[in-house]
Amino acid sequence: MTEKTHSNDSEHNNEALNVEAKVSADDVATSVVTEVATNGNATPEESVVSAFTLVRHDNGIAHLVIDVIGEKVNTLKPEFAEQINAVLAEVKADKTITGIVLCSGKQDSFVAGADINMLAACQSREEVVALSRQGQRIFALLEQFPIPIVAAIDGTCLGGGLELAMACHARVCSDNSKTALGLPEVQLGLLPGSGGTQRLPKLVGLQKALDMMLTGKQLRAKQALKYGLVDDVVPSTVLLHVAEQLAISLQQQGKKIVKRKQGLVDKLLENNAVGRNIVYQQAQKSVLAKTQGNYPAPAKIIDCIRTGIEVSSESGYKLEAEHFADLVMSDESAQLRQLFFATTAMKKEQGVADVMPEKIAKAGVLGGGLMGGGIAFVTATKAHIPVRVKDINHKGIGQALKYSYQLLNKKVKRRFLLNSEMQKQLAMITGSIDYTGFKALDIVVEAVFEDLTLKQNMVAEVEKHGHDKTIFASNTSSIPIGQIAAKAKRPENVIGLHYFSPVDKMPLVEIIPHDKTSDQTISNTVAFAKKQGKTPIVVKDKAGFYVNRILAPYMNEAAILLLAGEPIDKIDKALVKFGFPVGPMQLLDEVGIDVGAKIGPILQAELGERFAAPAAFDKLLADGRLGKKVKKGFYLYQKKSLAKTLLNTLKGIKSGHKQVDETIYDLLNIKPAGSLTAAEISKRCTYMMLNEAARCVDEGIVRNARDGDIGAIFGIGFPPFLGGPLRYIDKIGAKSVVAQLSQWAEQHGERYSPCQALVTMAENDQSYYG
Ligand SMILES: C[C@H](O)CC(=O)SCCNC(=O)CCNC(=O)[C@H](O)C(C)(C)COP(=O)(O)OP(=O)(O)OC[C@H]1O[C@@H](n2cnc3c(N)ncnc32)[C@H](O)[C@@H]1OP(=O)(O)O
Repeated sequence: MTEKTHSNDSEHNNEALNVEAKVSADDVATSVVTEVATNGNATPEESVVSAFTLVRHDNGIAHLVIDVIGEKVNTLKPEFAEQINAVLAEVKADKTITGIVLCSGKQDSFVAGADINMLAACQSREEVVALSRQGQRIFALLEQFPIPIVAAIDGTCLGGGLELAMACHARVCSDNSKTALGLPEVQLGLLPGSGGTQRLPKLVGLQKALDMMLTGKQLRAKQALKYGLVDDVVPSTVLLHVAEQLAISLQQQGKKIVKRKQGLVDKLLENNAVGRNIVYQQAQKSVLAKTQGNYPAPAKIIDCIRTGIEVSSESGYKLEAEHFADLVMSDESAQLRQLFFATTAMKKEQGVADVMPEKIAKAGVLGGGLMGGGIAFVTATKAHIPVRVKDINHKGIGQALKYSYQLLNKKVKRRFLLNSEMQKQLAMITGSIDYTGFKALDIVVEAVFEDLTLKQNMVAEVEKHGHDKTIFASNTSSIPIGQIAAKAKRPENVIGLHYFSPVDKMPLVEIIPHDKTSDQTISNTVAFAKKQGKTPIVVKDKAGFYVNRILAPYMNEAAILLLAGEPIDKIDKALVKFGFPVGPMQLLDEVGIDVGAKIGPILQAELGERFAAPAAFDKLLADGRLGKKVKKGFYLYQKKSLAKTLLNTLKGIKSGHKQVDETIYDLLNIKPAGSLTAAEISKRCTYMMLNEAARCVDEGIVRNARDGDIGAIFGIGFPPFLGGPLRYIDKIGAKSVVAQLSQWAEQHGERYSPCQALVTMAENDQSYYG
């Protein structure tokens, strides 16, 4: 070993000893730290520090500590195969070791899965098959190991990390709030490739395994226990001790573990081929409805599970490696992996480089409506910052409190949250109808009507009642922040903080400094939004900011197609098939046709005629057709009578299926008999969005293409598997986008003209990501 390796070893072993401190002082005193296993074939110069340390104890239970040096979380890498082999060989040779506890040397993290960088670096399908087979082999070795191995899980245990834990003979996890177990591979366009598709159904049953793998959902400790995924849940302080005791008892009882109890329905569905067939078919149907065939991973997950159960484990493992390889090499997964790295990088950014955010200790919200209530909720429950809601009357405050109560109470009912914890979180939200307490607030988010004078008055009030550095953040979606700050005494404290509805669900916020906003205000607001669990993008103070600006031409195009005779549901289906969560017509109904009508003219005045909404849409407003909130829009919202339900059944219309309000066609004077294909419809709408996104990058509305892609995916639901509008332009090629837009411009008019930035890119053969 080289000198360097020695010094690393001792550092490493100290960390291992720190982990031991969790057990008891006596154990630490008697534990013998072994030499770190190294790559057996390496020369002294090449030898690497093993991620695995074996720590022996007097009771015969050794701790196998995984700690990948220099990384924040443990991830699994190919070189670990030899390292684990070496440690296991050492254990086998040592007859004093009668059991193993597998644990992590990292705080709040067991193992975060296979190293995604390693997957991204794979050059060929064969390489990935070999990687997967190697992982399967190593985990099979653990499973067949002659002495019991118990995984002690404290913190995140995901993907390959959970596959590793499942290969152990038992699992105990801590009740730490950071403990989460799941197979999130599907969110990366992948499937569990180290035996997860084969082991999870055995542990939790077929239906729960399908649900976990197809959604990628993560289980908290108690849920994991209920599912049968872990054998015990205990406080972190006694985790290693309990895991040791379990290893001892397994060793004494000959590795027997209490099996998960099956309910009657599960027995009927899962214990016979006919029942299971129903489960597979249901899963396939629901996957197809959700993914529209755009994501290949879910169908392959079902295929692997089915093969493992219905054919043989051997075939299941083989197919898992092959499907895993196909997915790793797929474009969809490449885009989703990029998305993971982009959002991870964004977690570290602070709005302005080198300007450290200051602490926000208390926050305020003006307006207790839907947005205000949502903002108060995420401030109290995610950011854990006390929040004062001010409204003009008690009803408004009551509304905001009700918003939080309803969301938290749902969690209590599902037993995800203790009632006492709900009370604690609700106590963080207080209300008032005046500015009492505002002196102590570090940020006030305004969520009142879109009225410039009202907002300017609010700035003045907050300046009067707050302190010198209280930030005034406006949740406006359409009014320029510079105008809101125009009469401010301290314009440097004024900024835009644009949330999307529903606030508790939508991950994006736009942060909009105007030209006098201070860097400190930007950094503080970015940090505040991140604490609320949001992904912030900093955008320029220009009409529509980024998200609404790229959305508007897309929505207008859908409206133009409707007026040209394309049926409402055909347009929506085309865009859903393309990969959007809802179609543009349904989206207009959800957001409110009046809201869309308000933003349109502002965009048109500042940015030009291409934003002009079709004049015929005024008829919708005149008809009071404001969308879902008034139960009158493009679709029907009335409760159906029994007779109507029966009639629909006879017509083959499923319940819950949205029905177009056909009277709208007469109102707009249209015969719904369009001639375009679904692909043509989606192309027309999305290309308008691509063109505008390219303009936004060019004008610096977003700071870079990455923010433009993240904004579109998290703010609008642009199909994640396409990587965002700018990555999609790269995929199609700027040349091709320009050619198509130019052709439409000739056929249908100026609004389709490709922007200069795209034309230049096409001429120079450039792309956004190089
Ligand atoms: C064969 C297998 O079946 C295939 C797989 O296992 S695929 C991987 C499945 N696992 C996942 O999808 C989990 C991905 N990771 C996460 O969700 C989150 O990182 C986490 C919940 C583990 C931790 O979140 P958080 O504490 O906020 O830390 P976060 O900033 O995200 O990550 C810390 C660092 O670890 C890295 N990281 C986390 N998980 C990683 C992974 N699986 N691969 C590579 N790097 C990873 C991040 O990129 C980041 O690196 P950086 O500091 O150099 O930028």
